[in-house]
Amino acid sequence: MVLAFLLPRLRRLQPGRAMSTATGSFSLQQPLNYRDGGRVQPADGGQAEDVYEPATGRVITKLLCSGEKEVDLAVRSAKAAFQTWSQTSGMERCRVLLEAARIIRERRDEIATLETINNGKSIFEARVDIDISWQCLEYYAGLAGSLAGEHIQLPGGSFGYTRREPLGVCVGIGAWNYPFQIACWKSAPALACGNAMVYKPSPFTPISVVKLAEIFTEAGVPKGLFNVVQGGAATGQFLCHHPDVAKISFTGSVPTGVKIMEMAAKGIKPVTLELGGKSPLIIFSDCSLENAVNGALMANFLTQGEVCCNGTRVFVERKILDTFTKEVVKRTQKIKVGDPLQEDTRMGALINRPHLERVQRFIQQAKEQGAQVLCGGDLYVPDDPKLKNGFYMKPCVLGNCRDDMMCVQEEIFGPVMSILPFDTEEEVVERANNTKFGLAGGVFTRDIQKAHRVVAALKAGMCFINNYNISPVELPFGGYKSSGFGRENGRAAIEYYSQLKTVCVEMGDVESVF
Ligand SMILES: NC(=O)c1ccc[n+]([C@@H]2O[C@H](COP(=O)([O-])OP(=O)(O)OC[C@H]3O[C@@H](n4cnc5c(N)ncnc54)[C@H](O)[C@@H]3O)[C@@H](O)[C@H]2O)c1
Ligand SMILES: C[N+](C)(C)CCCC=O
Repeated sequence: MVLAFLLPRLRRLQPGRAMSTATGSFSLQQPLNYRDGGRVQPADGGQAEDVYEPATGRVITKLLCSGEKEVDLAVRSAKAAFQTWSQTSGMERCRVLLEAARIIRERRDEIATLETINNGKSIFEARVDIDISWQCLEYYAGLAGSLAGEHIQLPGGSFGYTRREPLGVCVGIGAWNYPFQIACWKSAPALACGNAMVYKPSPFTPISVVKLAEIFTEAGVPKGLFNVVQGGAATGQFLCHHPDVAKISFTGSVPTGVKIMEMAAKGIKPVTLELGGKSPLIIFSDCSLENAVNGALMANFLTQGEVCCNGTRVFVERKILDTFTKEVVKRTQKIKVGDPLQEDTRMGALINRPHLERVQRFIQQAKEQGAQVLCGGDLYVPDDPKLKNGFYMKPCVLGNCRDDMMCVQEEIFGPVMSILPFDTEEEVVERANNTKFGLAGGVFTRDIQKAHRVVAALKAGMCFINNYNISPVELPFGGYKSSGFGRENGRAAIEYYSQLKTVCVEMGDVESVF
């Protein structure tokens, strides 16, 4: 069962506080910036952007973009909070993060509902995202108390030791596909290591991260330690250029990642870049067909296909191409698309109209280049009149694909799977690696030696054997090549939110060379 990995986690859930907001009824007037422990209107900037409910196409609130002054106030506030937080013990940080995790768990349904309303993903998936979020906080709470350096003996009783120290004010900049989860993946390790954070979500999904800020405050995080500024590229640039910012952790597209790195270079600031992908999923003929089909659906259709690590290039050994394709198409056609707040919906609405149109253009171009639409790909208009302006499409499977097609080369970031036949292991590994990206990859086979051999040869940071797109927070996540560098989750993330100080201690006399 593909979702079985979640069950132990779901069983640990406390009963949630349900939020009764129905699709088409939510609106928000509260300020969306968060500074010094409370919601605030930005001190400057103030350019207003519409924020949508993708399920209905309604505007649910206005976003006021923060200017340079507001960004400066947020960084100053974080800098002040850093002075006290960085001096607390790991155990104290552990307790606060555990309390924040507990509150998130308690409000799981409320936060998931907000996420669904603002992002368009199904409530079923949004709840999973929130579970992964509180698990992330629990995980780094557990590590906070055990962050330690090394003791190194030197000749004559002298010795050295290392201290793992926080960096200072870290900036988090997030994408719109996992708004709450991305904020947790960044803030949990940052705060566990003793840093402060100023976070800027995508202007498309500004709402849920402010809940996270409120929860941190309620859990006992010092005022100012986690601030939220809202806005787009301009606000992000003010953050990246701010002289008191010590680190930038970015999740988003490759072109923006390049700009972030350029800005960080000017200030010699370390960066984590979690960027896009076009990952291969390799299905060998000796696989469990049922698992492979489930895996291919998991690899392509979560969050309407708007997932960075999706395995969108599905390489299928020719011997099972027809059987696999038939089954994948049958299952894809059964995916229930519609109102994301309905319990049985499994695919909601894409993030906005321009993005939906972009995905549609990829499908049109694929057809022009010779691909065959085996199912879906067309716009979907639900019967419910309140959903008629929503951004829906039917999940699409493309056959007759070639490696040189745009749909196979570029990140579509929508529910579009491309199926490509292959004949040999050597051939498929070479084709799988023939991409500028390197975020993820997967293999389905019952031959465990082949599985390890193939993932060892894949040039990708996150590889799956006989599953896809599961997210245990204990495992590091991040890319190779143009998909970025640095890691989120797992112990590895500690490296990216701390710096190492070495102390050399002389126990004898100084032997001067002069
Ligand atoms: N690797 C990962 O973990 C991961 C996770 C989620 C999404 N993604 C990638 O994100 C992309 C989709 O997200 P998106 O459309 O929000 O990406 P994007 O690059 O357009 O925007 C990401 C964030 O950067 C901000 N931004 C834009 N221009 C900026 C600038 N010049 N300076 C500073 N900040 C700026 C945006 O406002 C937003 O908050 C996809 O490519 C997807 O693969 C990667
Ligand atoms: C939780 N997932 C499905 C692994 C997605 C991680 C974030 C990428 O967009």
